Amino acid sequence: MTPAEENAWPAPAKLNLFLHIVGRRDDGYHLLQTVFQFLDYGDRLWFESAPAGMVAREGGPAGVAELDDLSVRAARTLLQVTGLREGVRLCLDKRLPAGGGLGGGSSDAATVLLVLNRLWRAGLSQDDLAELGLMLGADVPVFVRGTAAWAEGVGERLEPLPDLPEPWYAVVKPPVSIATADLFADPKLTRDCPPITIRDFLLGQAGNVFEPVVRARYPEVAQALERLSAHAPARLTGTGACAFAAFADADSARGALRDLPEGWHGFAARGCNLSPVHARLGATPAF
Ligand SMILES: C[C@@](CO)(OP(=O)(O)O)[C@H](O)COP(=O)(O)OP(=O)(O)OC[C@H]1O[C@@H](n2ccc(N)nc2=O)[C@H](O)[C@@H]1O
Ligand SMILES: Nc1ncnc2c1ncn2[C@@H]1O[C@H](COP(=O)(O)OP(=O)(O)O)[C@@H](O)[C@H]1O
Repeated sequence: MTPAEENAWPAPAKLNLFLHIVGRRDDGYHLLQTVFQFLDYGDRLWFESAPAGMVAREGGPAGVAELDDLSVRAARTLLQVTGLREGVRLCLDKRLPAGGGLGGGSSDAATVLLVLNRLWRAGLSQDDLAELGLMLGADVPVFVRGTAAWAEGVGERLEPLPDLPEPWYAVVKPPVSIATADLFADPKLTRDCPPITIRDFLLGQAGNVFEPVVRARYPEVAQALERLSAHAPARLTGTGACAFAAFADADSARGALRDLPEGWHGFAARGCNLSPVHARLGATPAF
């Protein structure tokens, strides 16, 4: 496949603007309160027709086998539930660091569900796609819905927040890999935050419960938070490893990324309440 710029489909990053744990399900999964906002930066996907039943992938995250790739699993799931005689060759330009708390894998899966539903005229509703997405990962439904949102449960109970401020963000990932499951299992994690309201969040009364645990375990992430804090209040997204801070304009966000140590990854991007993939779907009437 020779990917052309104009045919690229975005799979945007997300930030968790805050993240609390308010309880636990019977199966051990933690009940969260969080706010998701998208970034106008992320992975990119191209789709090409393939023989019926075939799902192939080019590119993709290093070390993730084709059959484990959430983009491939999303396409296979759609074929299974619809019974359609279709096939697809996916090309994935992986720009988001895997395991960074930016939801790249979940976003890839959501973009595949949304775009193939359109390309294959599968006719599934957004509710259907969000339900399928939840089976692939807790963060997939918000990417399927496409609006910044207040989330509860494990991230599947969503209330749109279409009017959040849309600042520029500086995002920094030090070269560490964080195992989400280990962090959720940490005995020092605060698991009993009193539930808050959207109003409390808007008044700034919320943080990320993983931050103290991650700071203690990963000194480089503590360093990333301190670097950004020299410019603006900094926070962790998801379970890390990325730290972010908000700025009034692109130049200020880029300024906070100067002179990052060797091996660190950083980018500046605009916060957006409408996912770029939905913006593109809305602007693309027919295939
Ligand atoms: C924390 C969040 C916040 O947006 O994002 P990331 O840091 O991954 O981006 C998500 O809730 C991540 O949800 P999800 O995508 O399901 O996480 P996974 O990596 O699959 O979870 C790995 C393991 O963490 C534990 N886990 C995960 C989510 C949850 N609500 N409770 C849990 O206890 C479970 O043991 C699970 O098996
Ligand atoms: N297309 C994909 N992109 C990234 N990670 C993927 C993908 N498919 C499967 N994964 C797996 O999902 C894990 C979580 O990745 P990702 O969603 O990018 O990060 P996070 O959950 O920290 O936001 C990775 O460690 C990787 O093993």
